[in-house]
Amino acid sequence: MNVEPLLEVQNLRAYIGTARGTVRAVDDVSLTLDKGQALGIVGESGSGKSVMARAIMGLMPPRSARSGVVTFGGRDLLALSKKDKLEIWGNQIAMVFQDPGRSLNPVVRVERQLTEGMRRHLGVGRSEAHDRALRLLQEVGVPDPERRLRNYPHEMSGGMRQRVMIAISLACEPELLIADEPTTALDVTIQRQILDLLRKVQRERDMAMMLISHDLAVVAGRTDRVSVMYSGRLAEVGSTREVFDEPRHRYTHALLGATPTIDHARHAPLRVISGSLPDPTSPPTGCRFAPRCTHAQDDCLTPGPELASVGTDHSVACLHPVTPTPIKTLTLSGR
Ligand SMILES: Nc1ncnc2c1ncn2[C@@H]1O[C@H](COP(=O)(O)OP(=O)(O)OP(=O)(O)O)[C@@H](O)[C@H]1O
Repeated sequence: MNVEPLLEVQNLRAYIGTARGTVRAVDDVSLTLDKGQALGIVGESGSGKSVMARAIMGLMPPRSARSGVVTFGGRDLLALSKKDKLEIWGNQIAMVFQDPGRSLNPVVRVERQLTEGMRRHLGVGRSEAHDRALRLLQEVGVPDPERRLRNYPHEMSGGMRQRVMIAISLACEPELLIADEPTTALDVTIQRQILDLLRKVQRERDMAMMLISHDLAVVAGRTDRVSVMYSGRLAEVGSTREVFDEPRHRYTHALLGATPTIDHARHAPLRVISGSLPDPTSPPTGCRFAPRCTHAQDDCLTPGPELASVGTDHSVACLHPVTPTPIKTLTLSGR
């Protein structure tokens, strides 16, 4: 049976006007996300992950343009009225950002921040909202939830604030949660707890999740599928296990080779791939990774390449992909 995806992105482009020219932050990206599925989006800093997530939500910076088709539950997200957008944001689609300190309102108690959305979108009364808020804090592992409801954000640790942010994002029972580098601002032990929590609630609620990270180890074991992004384009897409076990794109292969396993220093900078992303205002016409690729050939400089299937659920945009031999097994329990 062919089930329609929950989220379908077709030929999405998001260009941003800057003093140094037009930044082609997202340049023809297509992807799908099914109901209840977790999709990882990985790639180096600057590859376009955040702009893509925001473009999907219709949150574009000033002097920017967006094209393509984004449908969510069959509705065209890019053509929604402001009223319909507000109905979907935070309700059917929720986002968790990097820095919970900046996403929470510092002068409003946790209870109000948790209950505002559900009272507005779900129409629940004050006492029902209070009970739901308590249950949500329990679900995300906040101890002594009664007391925490009365707290202001500054009275909690960073990890606790991010748990509260996740509770807020779940309050309206979204069908899709977009988590953009949700743990970067936290220390390593807390990072792991929060990432595991996200995967747990995603599974228990049968909710779709887009987990964005520059770190492959973050999405390993916590997502069903992964899209590897490079310079505004998708380099490789497939089931997380297959992409990690048998990376076919030279970029994914290099990234995996550069990813420290759990036994290595977790904050070692990933500087193993020499070179840097191309200038986003004038990327190469051919494969954008070609200038850094050790296997680039003349045809890599011709326009393209497009994603092509190399397995049941595995596609790669590379004219000279890696011959499949597993290079290493990343700890699939993640960090
Ligand atoms: N508001 C903006 N104005 C101008 N350029 C921007 C803006 N936001 C992003 N960019 C540019 O768009 C490109 C993609 O940025 P984006 O933030 O999506 O990358 P990313 O993969 O999410 O990286 P990071 O993990 O560092 O956020 C980069 O070249 C970035 O400099």
